Amino acid sequence: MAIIELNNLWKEYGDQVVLERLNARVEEGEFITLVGASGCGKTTFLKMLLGTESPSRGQLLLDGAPIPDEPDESRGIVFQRYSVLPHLTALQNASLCGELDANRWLGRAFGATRKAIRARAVEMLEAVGLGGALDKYPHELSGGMQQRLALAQALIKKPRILLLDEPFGALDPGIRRDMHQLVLDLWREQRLTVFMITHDLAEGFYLGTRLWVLDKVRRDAQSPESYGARLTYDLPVGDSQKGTLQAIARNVHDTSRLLQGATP
Ligand SMILES: Nc1ncnc2c1ncn2[C@@H]1O[C@H](COP(=O)(O)OP(=O)(O)OP(=O)(O)O)[C@@H](O)[C@H]1O
Repeated sequence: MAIIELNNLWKEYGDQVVLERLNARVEEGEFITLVGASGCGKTTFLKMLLGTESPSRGQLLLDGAPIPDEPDESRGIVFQRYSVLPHLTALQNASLCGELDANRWLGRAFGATRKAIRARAVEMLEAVGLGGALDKYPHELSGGMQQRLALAQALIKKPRILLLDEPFGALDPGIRRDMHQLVLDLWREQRLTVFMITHDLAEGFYLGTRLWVLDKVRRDAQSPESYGARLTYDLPVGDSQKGTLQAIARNVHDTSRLLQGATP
C-alpha cells in the first residue's frame, strides 16, 4: 500500500483556489522534491501532510486513512528559517519534545525518563554532526548548524515522513552541499519518506528520487485566483534531459509572472 495517496485533492481559501485535482501515490522510502512558482501552494501542501491544514475537497491519505488533523510522531518538519528556541542549548532544544511529552505542565522529565530522553537527543545530535556543540545556544551556531539542529529535532521521535520546506534556502552553497549529503545519509539510514520543497530545480533533480512540479495549467490574468496549481510533472530521478529542465523552468517562470500580476 502507498504510504501517501492524493485522490483528486483540492485546497481553497475562500474564493482562492490554491491547489486543484492533485492525484499521486507515494511509496514508503521515496524522496519527493517539490518545485513551483512562489505562491503556487507548495507550503500549503506540506501543511496538509503535516496536518495543520486540511483538504477542501478530495482525499489525502496516510496508510490508506485520512491524515490526522494534528501533527503527530509519524511526521517531522523543518522550515527554511530556524525553528529552534533561542534560550535553550542544542541539547535542551533536542530534548524538549520528549520532556514535554513526559510532563505537559513542567516541560521537564525526571530520573530514568530524563536520562533516556537526553541519550536519544545526544544520539540524534551526533547523527547530524552536532556532537561537539551540545551546550551551545542557537546564537552561537552557524546557519547550517542551526538547520542541523532543526533536523535533529524533527527526527528525534523517529518519524516515517520528513517534511522539508526549503531547509537550505538561506545557506551558502558550500554549506548547502554538506547539508545535501547529510539529508541523503539520514534518508537512507532512517528509511524515511521525504517531501522537500526547493526553489532550486537543479537541487530538486539531484536530491530526489522523484520530482514534482506544481504549476497552474489554467491561467486567467484577470483572475489568477480562480485556478489552482496542479501536478504538471511527476518525474523519476535521472530524467534530467535539458529540454525537460528548460520546459519546467519556462512554465514556472510564466506562472510566477502571473502570480505577481504581470501579463504572461
Ligand atoms: N492560511 C491561509 N489563509 C489564506 N490564504 C493562504 C493561507 N495560507 C496560504 N495562503 C495562500 O495560498 C497561496 C499559496 O501559499 P503557499 O505558501 O502554499 O505558497 P508557496 O508555493 O509555498 O510559496 P513560496 O514558494 O513563496 O513559499 C498564497 O496565495 C497564500 O497567500
